[in-house]
Amino acid sequence: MAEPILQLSEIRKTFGALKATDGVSLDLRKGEIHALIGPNGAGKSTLIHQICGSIRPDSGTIRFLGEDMAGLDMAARVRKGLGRSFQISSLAPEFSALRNVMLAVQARQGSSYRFFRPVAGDRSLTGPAMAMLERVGLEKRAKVPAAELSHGERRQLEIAIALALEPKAFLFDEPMAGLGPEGSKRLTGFLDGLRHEAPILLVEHDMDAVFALADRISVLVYGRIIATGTVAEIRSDPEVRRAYLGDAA
Ligand SMILES: Nc1ncnc2c1ncn2[C@@H]1O[C@H](COP(=O)(O)OP(=O)(O)OP(=O)(O)O)[C@@H](O)[C@H]1O
Repeated sequence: MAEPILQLSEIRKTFGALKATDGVSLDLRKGEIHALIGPNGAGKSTLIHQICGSIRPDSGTIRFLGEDMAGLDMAARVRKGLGRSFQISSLAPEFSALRNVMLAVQARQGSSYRFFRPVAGDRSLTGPAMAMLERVGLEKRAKVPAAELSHGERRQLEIAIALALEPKAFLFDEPMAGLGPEGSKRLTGFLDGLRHEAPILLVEHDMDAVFALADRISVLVYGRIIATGTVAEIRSDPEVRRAYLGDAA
């Protein structure tokens, strides 16, 4: 089998006496959505932070496209192709939706030689940025400042920014949070197609979305993965039902 795009081996992180991630091993393969589920406080966000480089593991290895990520900071990992969209917004609120995406396109293109050119009028940036807004269905809101967008629209914008960086894998931490049924349905459809562009590690509490999308699911409880499998395997696993899914299965 081809080497996984992303491979975590025995990742550990403690906060004082608390083992937030306690020997987590998992992989993300080409073309798949791998969902990471588990109760509140299980360590899901801590794990995502360790992959993207904002938290350093105490031990264990993270390999992305065959390369050990240990020495790389967050920005370097983004440049390597690790794309992400987070619970906590990273938008520039006073800038328009379009300009937020243009900044990401500029970062992708490598901005040093265009340092003195004003970003607002640069067609090599507006074209690709508009294309990203169209993909997420936000083109009609291109000129609206990010601060004035609805919660759902801001989530769409964050995904457009992640796309603009042309990642080789996506890390999504609760993208459905606060979207409502209609928004979740739309985003589910969008992520469904996205997996063919780059595989997705998806942390999500919305089980309808997880069951609709996941090729594989890993269940994290108290920092440990208690099961990895297909949707059917996970839904029928007695330990998973006891620890997390209960009636949702
Ligand atoms: N910086 C920190 N310092 C101390 N404890 C922390 C820190 N970050 C997380 N924790 C603790 O680590 C544990 C795992 O938290 P984490 O946010 O990773 O869980 P989670 O599975 O993402 O939860 P949720 O589903 O509620 O987002 C929790 O007990 C949390 O309180």
